[in-house]
This record gives sequence, C-alpha cells and structure tokens, in this order.
Amino acid sequence: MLRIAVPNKGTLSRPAVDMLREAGYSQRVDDRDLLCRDTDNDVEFFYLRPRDIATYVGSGDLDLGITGRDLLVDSGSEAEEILDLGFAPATFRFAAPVDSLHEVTELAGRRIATAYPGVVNRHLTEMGLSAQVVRLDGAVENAVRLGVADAIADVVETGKTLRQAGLAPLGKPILESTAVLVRRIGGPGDGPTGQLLRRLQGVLAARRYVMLAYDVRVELLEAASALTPGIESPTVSPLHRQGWVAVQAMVARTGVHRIMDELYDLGARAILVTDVHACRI
Ligand SMILES: Nc1ncnc2c1ncn2[C@@H]1O[C@H](COP(=O)(O)OP(=O)(O)OP(=O)(O)O)[C@@H](O)[C@H]1O
Ligand SMILES: O=P(O)(O)OC[C@H]1O[C@H](OP(=O)(O)OP(=O)(O)O)[C@H](O)[C@@H]1O
Ligand SMILES: [Mg+2]
Repeated sequence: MLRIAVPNKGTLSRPAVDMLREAGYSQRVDDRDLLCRDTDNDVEFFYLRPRDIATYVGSGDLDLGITGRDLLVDSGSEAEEILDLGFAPATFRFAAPVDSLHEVTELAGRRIATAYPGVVNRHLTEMGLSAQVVRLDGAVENAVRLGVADAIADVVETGKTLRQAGLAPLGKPILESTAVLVRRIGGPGDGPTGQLLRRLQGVLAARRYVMLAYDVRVELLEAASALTPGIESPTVSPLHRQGWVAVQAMVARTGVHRIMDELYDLGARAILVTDVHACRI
C-alpha cells in the first residue's frame, strides 16, 4: 500500500486535499483525523505538519508527500521534487527596513531572522556571505523593530505583511516556491507511484485546458488547425453537410476567448468550449 504525507494545516492543506479528491482519492472528513485509508486505491494518507513532510519521505518511512519547495529545501532531507503542483505560489526573500540596506552583500556580519534557517544558510554559503541567522517560529517581520535582527528572510506572497512592517525586499528572490510532490531521492517513479503521478498530472491538465469544438469549411481546416493544434493533433470528423468538418482540440484555458474570436473571424461556426473533468494525457 502506497503511503503518502499530506499537510494537516496551513496554506498547503486545503488545496492539497482538494487536488487529491479531484484525482479520485478519498480524503479525511474530519480535520482531527491524522490518517485516512483509501482501500479502493490501495493508498494510505498521513496528515502531518508541512514542515515535517520531507523528513518522513527522506527517511523512507513514507513513500511520497506534498509540501512546499521552500520547506523541502529547508529540511535538508534526502527527498526530491518529482512534480510541481502549482498551488501556494510564493517567493522566499530577504527584507530589511526601508532605506536601511540596499545590497544583499550588506547583510555580511548582520543578524537575519527567519523560520527557514536551512534555506538561508545554504544561500548565504552559495553567496560566500557570513551572517548570523536568528531562528524564529513565525511573525518574523516583527524581529527588526523588536531589535532581535537587522533583516529578515521570509515567505512573501502579496508583500502586504512586509509593507505593513516597514520592510522592503532586498536583492533578488532566494527561491520561487510552490507546492510540490516529493519522494525519497532516487525512489521509484513507476508502479503505484507512477499511477499517482499520472492522476495528479491529469488534474493539472484538466485545470489548465478546456475542450474546444467547432465546425469549419474543409478548405479552412489547415488555417483553423494552426490556431488549435491540440496536444497531439486535433480530431477532425466529417459533417453531414457537404464541405464542412467538425474539429475538436484541447486548448489552454487562458487565451481561449482570443482563439474563439480568431476562429469566428476565419469562418468557423458552432464554437463550443467545455470543461475537462479528468484526463490522462
Ligand atoms: N501567504 C503565505 N504564507 C505562508 N506560507 C505560504 C503563503 N503562500 C504560500 N505559502 C507556502 O506555504 C508553505 C508554508 O506552509 P505552512 O503551513 O508551514 O505555513 P502557514 O501556511 O503560514 O501556516 P502556519 O503559519 O499556521 O504554520 C510554504 O511552502 C510557503 O511557501
Ligand atoms: O506577502 P503576504 O501576502 O503578506 O504573505 C506572507 C506572510 O504570510 C505568512 O505569515 P503567516 O500569516 O503564516 O504568519 P506566521 O509568520 O506566523 O507563519 C508569511 O510568513 C509572511 O509573514
Ligand atoms: Mg505562517
């Protein structure tokens, strides 16, 4: 039975559970449940603190896990990312009081507060900078005004928390994070893991694409296909009406209205868009 770690709370929890449900797995119904066995799919889900997930997977005690890329890096465990799940996007970056520090190199010898010491120490080493990392649990934006640190390194989503604390980003982002699926380094990618991967990839594709269908005159088929090449190739079926064909192709959800306008201008008619609920590409 495949054993999978799922965030039990925080930013990653709800979208991770939603994605697993969309992929056809049973999920816990009560937030207090820390285990859910899906016997139909031969999978067990363990609900864990997102910060601990890479540790369980890296040690081989669990087969796979959903966590944040920044949390994976911070853990320093023997786990690797095998699929970008796209949700919970954020950057991880240094910040300092507005008009205090202007270059990342000015962090040398300073105190940097963070809840992600693994990410920060690794980055400082890569840059050849030596600074004192002050490890805090959260609300690190307060550390500077309370005198505990000169700068911080933290997750930035909208940037509102930084601004409200009188801080400004310093230098380029240290990393771009999203939710990721992880396995033990070099672990299997086929068998039950492969099946779970294909299901999650199916959810990502179903969210990203819509199915576009339209009718077009045969002599315009090449021009219309160029607008809707599909993933492999568009499906073309004869229509009862002479000289016309029906075309079906997957297209990216973003930009579908522009393509519909262009198809209409070309002469296509009966242009329909439908959602994809599940797929294996
Ligand atoms: N606005 C955000 N705040 C915090 N984490 C975020 C945000 N947006 C995305 N994330 C990502 O969520 C993960 C952190 O989740 P985690 O549950 O540890 O913290 P949290 O959502 O802030 O919850 P808590 O602070 O209650 O522990 C990281 O991968 C982080 O990049
Ligand atoms: O850029 P923003 O949209 O403002 O979001 C980023 C903020 O959100 C998180 O804090 P959270 O509310 O989780 O509190 P915490 O620091 O106690 O974890 C994170 O640690 C930042 O402080
Ligand atoms: Mg938080």
